Amino acid sequence: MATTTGVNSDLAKERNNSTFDVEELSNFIYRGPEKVKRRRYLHNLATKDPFFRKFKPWAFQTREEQYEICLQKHLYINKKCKELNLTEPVDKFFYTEAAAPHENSPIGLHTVMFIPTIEKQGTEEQKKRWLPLAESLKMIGTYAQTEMGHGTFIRGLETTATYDPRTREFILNSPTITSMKYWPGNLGKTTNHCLVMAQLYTQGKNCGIHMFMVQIRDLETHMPLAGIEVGDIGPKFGYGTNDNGFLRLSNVRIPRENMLMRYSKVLEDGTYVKPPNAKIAYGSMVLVRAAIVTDAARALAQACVISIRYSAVRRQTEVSPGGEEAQIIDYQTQQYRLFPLLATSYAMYFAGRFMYDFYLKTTAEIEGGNLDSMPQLHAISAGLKAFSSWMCSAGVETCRLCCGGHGYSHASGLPKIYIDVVPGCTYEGENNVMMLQVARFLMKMYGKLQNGEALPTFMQYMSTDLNKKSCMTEEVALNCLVMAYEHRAARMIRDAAASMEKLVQSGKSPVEAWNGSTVMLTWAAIAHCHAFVTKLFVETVVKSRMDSKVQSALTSLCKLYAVHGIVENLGGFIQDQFFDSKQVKILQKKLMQLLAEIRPNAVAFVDAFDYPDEVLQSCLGRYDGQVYQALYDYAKSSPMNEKEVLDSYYKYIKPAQNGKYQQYSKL
Ligand SMILES: CCCCC/C=C\C/C=C\C/C=C\C/C=C\C/C=C\CC/C=C/C(=O)SCCNC(=O)CCNC(=O)[C@H](O)C(C)(C)COP(=O)(O)OP(=O)(O)OC[C@H]1O[C@@H](n2cnc3c(N)ncnc32)[C@H](O)[C@@H]1OP(=O)(O)O
Ligand SMILES: Cc1cc2nc3c(=O)[nH]c(=O)nc-3n(C[C@H](O)[C@H](O)[C@H](O)COP(=O)(O)OP(=O)(O)OC[C@H]3O[C@@H](n4cnc5c(N)ncnc54)[C@H](O)[C@@H]3O)c2cc1C
Repeated sequence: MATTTGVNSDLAKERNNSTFDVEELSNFIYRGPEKVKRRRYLHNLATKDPFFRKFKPWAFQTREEQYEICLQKHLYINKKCKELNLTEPVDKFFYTEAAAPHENSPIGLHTVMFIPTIEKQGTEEQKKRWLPLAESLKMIGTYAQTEMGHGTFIRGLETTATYDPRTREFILNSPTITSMKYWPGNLGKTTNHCLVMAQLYTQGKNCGIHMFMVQIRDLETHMPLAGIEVGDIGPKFGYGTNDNGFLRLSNVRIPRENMLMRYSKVLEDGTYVKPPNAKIAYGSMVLVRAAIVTDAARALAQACVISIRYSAVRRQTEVSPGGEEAQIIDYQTQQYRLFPLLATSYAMYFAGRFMYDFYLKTTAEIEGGNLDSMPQLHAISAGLKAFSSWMCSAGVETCRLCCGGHGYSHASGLPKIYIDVVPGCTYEGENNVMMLQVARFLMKMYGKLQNGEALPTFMQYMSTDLNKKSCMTEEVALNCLVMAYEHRAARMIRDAAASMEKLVQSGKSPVEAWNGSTVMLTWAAIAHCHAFVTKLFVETVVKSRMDSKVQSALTSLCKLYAVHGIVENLGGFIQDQFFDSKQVKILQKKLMQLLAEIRPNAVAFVDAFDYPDEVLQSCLGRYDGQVYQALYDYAKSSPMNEKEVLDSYYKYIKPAQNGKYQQYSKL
């Protein structure tokens, strides 16, 4: 029976029954006790600060209030980060996730893309000129690339920047309605500057897309400058806190020095100097794609915390007539939906950790003048961004469904997480498009393999013998699981390449052959990402040093991730009889065993993510499990309940009850 104070007794029992020390697992997830301590310190600073608690809850705010309240919070966060000297991105990330959870910042693009783009693409002189102004918020900027007519195909952008050597200025124009910038975050009402991606014209030639610093609003009055039309694009699926905007430029002149010229240049006479690699200008997108992996993992982890704690507390249906109602977490179907997602959240966290390290290492090389790893960084970040945002968004929605009716209420906290994570499937490169970029890389690697050239380590699995059968036995060893994923990916890569080859042989051009094979190419890219993430998870649990009980529990979770992925995508694994039917049965049986094995640790696994209640903001995911009292309090706090009888009763219901409908004819 659940008590109404203290920790819910079912939840308390779950915590007593776990096989490992939760603190040890938190230490492993966040890379050591010192880092856990630091994260808690940062969370505490935010959650205990009365400033963040003075506002009404997000779900009860109007769109305008969402923007205004979130703006205040983020300006305060900015001030506090300076006061506290929080300079590391990871520190800012933890402080912010607790201060304004899943509330997309009205100055977010300024921090995440505007400043990093100046830092990475600006000359020393430009950095000296703009960074102090940007740091002090005198300049507030965004990354204005997408247009109404083009988001994916950025070479097709229509905004023009034409160099005038007489005045040494660029003239910016939005020549058509489709060329207006549309979607950039914070553009509508907040920013006074933009980094505008535009087609560069000089000496009568188009030199492709480049970045230009454009002031759009007066620094004193904040009014749009001459030649600028700018505004908010209106309500969206979510992101109400963010003024995604539109922008039209009409003959806007900016000095030559406002083109970002670290790599490409326009000299005073209009001579164009090429960058060492044209795609170096895409670097800010790569940064955010890399960050999205951790962001998506965090969303799914929080959704799992909410849904799994609630499933331990919620009881529904007597299992035998007259008996006790079961905890819903004991239903195998509930476990089958939730535990693989729990495993996925861990897999994605480790992928995010890897991505962060790899991004830092590779960009340091690029900045040192070695561009060799740029294609790998692009392929891995594009693939992991797409794979993680797809898996995590779908996973958050399943977590919501697993909470039944209460999952549909904002009281669950789940809709807020979902609308924050799901645009990650679209922004920074629509996921299908990103997977096709991965496929392009895979086809290049396949070509190298055919030519007997060396492959990067993470692609060496492609040379696997595709006639080999699975080594899977009753033991379901981790190495056999990894081999299965790599086998499937290698075969799908070969099949996609064969499809293109066949089309070429039938007389199609290479472009037609590509377009005729994009579904197979996408399958191959997804299979490659799935193999990459699985192998990373396995290596993390096998090779890392950690407490032995944690290792044993984490190994079960890792196995569940791998086995579930195979059972759910069986077609791809048995198409070439890699597994025989006996092995399929072994895997299905193992899946059920793993669900039972993970069951006693499910709550401990989510507790280890160590998200305070103030971050989860969920009546269902509370640490103490007192969900019913919380739901009741939430309902009572609804503004709809401020009056016992609403004015609308007297205005509309009462007259209707008396058969009076005159007020409608006045309309
Ligand atoms: C890692 C840090 C983690 C830290 C964690 C801690 C703190 C984080 C702090 C904060 C962040 C927190 C969370 C983040 C979460 C949310 C983010 C918030 C807001 C997001 C706001 C959204 C902004 C946007 O959406 S901006 C607009 C984005 N737009 C796009 O992405 C457009 C997509 N389209 C493209 O990228 C390109 O058009 C294309 C599809 C790649 C094609 O390009 P194109 O030039 O036409 O290509 P081609 O001529 O066909 O050539 C292809 C050729 O080029 C190579 N290529 C392409 N891109 C790259 C690249 N980037 N690098 C290297 N090479 C590239 C490609 O491989 C191919 O090569 P080949 O010819 O040799 O085969
Ligand atoms: C919340 C949010 C915030 C954003 N913030 C910013 C921002 O700050 N700055 C900014 O510049 N932009 C921003 N964007 C825009 C975003 O980057 C683009 O919407 C995104 O890149 C997708 O481009 P698109 O809208 O043109 O989609 P489209 O390319 O029109 O996609 C529509 C469909 O066509 C398919 N498709 C398109 N091209 C291909 C292809 N070559 N092969 C196969 N299929 C294809 C896609 O898969 C998709 O299914 C934001 C968007 C959102 C939703």
